[in-house]
Amino acid sequence: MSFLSIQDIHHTYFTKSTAKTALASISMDIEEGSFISLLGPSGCGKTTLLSIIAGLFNPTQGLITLEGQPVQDVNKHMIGYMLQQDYLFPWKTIEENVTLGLKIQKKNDPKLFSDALSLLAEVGLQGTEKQYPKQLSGGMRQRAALARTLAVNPKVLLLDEPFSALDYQTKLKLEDLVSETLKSFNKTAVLVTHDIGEAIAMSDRIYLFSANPGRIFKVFDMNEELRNMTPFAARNHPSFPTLFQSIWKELESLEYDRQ
Ligand SMILES: Nc1ncnc2c1ncn2[C@@H]1O[C@H](COP(=O)(O)OP(=O)(O)OP(=O)(O)O)[C@@H](O)[C@H]1O
Repeated sequence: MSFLSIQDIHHTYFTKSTAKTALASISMDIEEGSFISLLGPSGCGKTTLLSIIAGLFNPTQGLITLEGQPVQDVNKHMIGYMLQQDYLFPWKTIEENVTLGLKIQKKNDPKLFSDALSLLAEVGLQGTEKQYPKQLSGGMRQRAALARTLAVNPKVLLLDEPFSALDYQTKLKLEDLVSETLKSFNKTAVLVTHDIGEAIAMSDRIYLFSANPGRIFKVFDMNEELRNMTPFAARNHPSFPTLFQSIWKELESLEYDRQ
């Protein structure tokens, strides 16, 4: 069984009078340390799948396991979630925000606290420990959110459009930082994005979803050269535009089908 195994997931949202099938027949085998992206038209179930992987609710059918254990039974801190908004607490300092997960888990080992603070340095935020989130730029806050997510040492990171609210330059820099940080800690990541370029630049594999219900429509594996590059360098690799075009075409055909 793979590290993170998604086995035949179906999910229907029920209300009193409606039933909306958001996901059908989703299976994936995700290796430890790999970076995968979910791409697809709006409403194809990307966020639903991330929520199910996070164990936030159970799918109508199917099973997701992390190292052989159903995700609902896995310690919640094994799976970290990073969202478009940073959700830092405005009344807490950056240091307090970053170490919050450790406090919640009642982990009082000073080594864990100093590791969490060195993560802040690793994401380039040394010196901001005593500052409050509103004193930082959007990109800096997302870096603090990354440090906070990593501080509890999760095995899997779920990233739901974490760069989409940032300006282009900040986004490119943060893509490199996230990619390098996750690689250095051998973390496994699942990214939801609408940005084809970002998916190509950051991922080992891209799952393109179709909608109504959400299904895996195509799988793209990045070549080894691209996989071993930083996202910024990957965007300048000769194979990048070709890949971009082919994914764009597939995505266009899906969007067209919906009209
Ligand atoms: N709580 C809910 N109750 C009912 N239907 C829902 C609920 N959440 C999502 N849906 C529906 O399930 C489908 C998948 O939604 P989801 O948010 O997972 O898609 P998505 O691919 O993440 O979309 P987007 O790219 O727009 O963020 C959509 O048709 C949506 O309307």
